Amino acid sequence: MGVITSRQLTKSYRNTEAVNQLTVQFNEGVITGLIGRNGAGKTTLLKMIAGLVKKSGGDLSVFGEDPLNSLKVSANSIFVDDQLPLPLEFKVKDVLKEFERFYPNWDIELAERLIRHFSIDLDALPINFSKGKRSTFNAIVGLAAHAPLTIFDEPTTGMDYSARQDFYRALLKDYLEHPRTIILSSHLLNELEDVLEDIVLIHDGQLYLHETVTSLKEFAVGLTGDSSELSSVTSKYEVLHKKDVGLNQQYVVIETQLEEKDEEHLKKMGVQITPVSPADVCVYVTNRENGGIDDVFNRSKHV
Ligand SMILES: Nc1ncnc2c1ncn2[C@@H]1O[C@H](COP(=O)(O)OP(=O)(O)OP(=O)(O)O)[C@@H](O)[C@H]1O
Repeated sequence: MGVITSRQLTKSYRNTEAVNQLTVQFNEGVITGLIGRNGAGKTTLLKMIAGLVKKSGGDLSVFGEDPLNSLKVSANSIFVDDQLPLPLEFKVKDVLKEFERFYPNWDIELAERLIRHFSIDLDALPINFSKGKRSTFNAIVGLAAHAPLTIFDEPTTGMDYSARQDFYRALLKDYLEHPRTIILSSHLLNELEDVLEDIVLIHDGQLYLHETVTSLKEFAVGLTGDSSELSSVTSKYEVLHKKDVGLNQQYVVIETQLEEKDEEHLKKMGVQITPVSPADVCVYVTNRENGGIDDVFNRSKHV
C-alpha cells in the first residue's frame, strides 16, 4: 500500500524543474532508498513529502492528505537532514527531553543508549559538533522519534565509515523492532543494499525506476570478453554501459538476463558473465544519455 503517492508532481524554481511531473508511490512499512545524482531532485521531493516545501503542480498525498500545513503529516513524520534547527543554548540532554513533547513515540532509552554508544556527551552543545558528529546526533534523533514516516535526507554526511556502518545496523535493528515507513536518500547505495527493500531512482526530477533491491540485483548482467564476440550477441539487447578493458576486450552491461542459448555461446567463447550491483545499475541507467566519463576523453566522439 502506498503511504505516499504523487501524480505529475512538479516543483519549479525559476528556470529549474527540480521535480518534473513525477508519479511515484512509496510503500507503507518499507525502507525505501531514494537514489539520484547531484541535483536530481531528492531533497526537493523529500521536503514536499514532509510538508516543508510547496509544490508547483500535480498531486501529492501523504497519509491521505496534502502534506503542506497538514497537522496529521507533521504529527506522524520526522524529516532529518544535516541541519536540525535547535536553540543555540540547548545541550544534548535538553534536546532529548524536549523531543519527548513533539514525538508521541519518542524512545528516550534508545536515544540515550545510542548517545552513549557514539560517545556523545549529554552536556555538549550540538551547535559545536563536528560535521560527522552532528549527522550522528541527528540520525539518533531520527531513529528515536519512531515516527510512522521517518525521512532521512543524506543522513550520513560527514560520518566516518565505522559510524556509517553502526548507523545502518541501528536503523535495521530498530526498524525490525518498530516497523514503519522509512525513506532514506543517499549516494552510498553500495553500502545500503542490505538495509533497503525498495529503491526509487530519480534523475532530472523524473522517475527512472522503482524496484525492489532483489529485482535490481537481477536487472542487468555484465559481460567481459572479446569485443567482436560480444557485439555479435549484445546487438539484440539493450546495452546500458560499454567500456574497453584491454586490446579487443570489452566490458558490456546489458539490461535483463541473457537468453540461455546466448549464455552458453558466450561461455564457450570464454566470455565472463558477472552480476551488476544495484549501485552500478543506477549509475549506468542515469548515464545512458550522457555516456560515461571515458567518453569525455574519447576525442573521436567530439570531432
Ligand atoms: N531553493 C531553491 N532555489 C532554486 N533552485 C533550487 C532550490 N532548491 C533546489 N534547487 C534546484 O533544484 C534542483 C534539485 O535540487 P535538489 O537539492 O532537490 O537535488 P538533490 O537530488 O537533493 O541533490 P544533491 O544530491 O546534490 O543534494 C537543482 O538543480 C537545484 O539547484
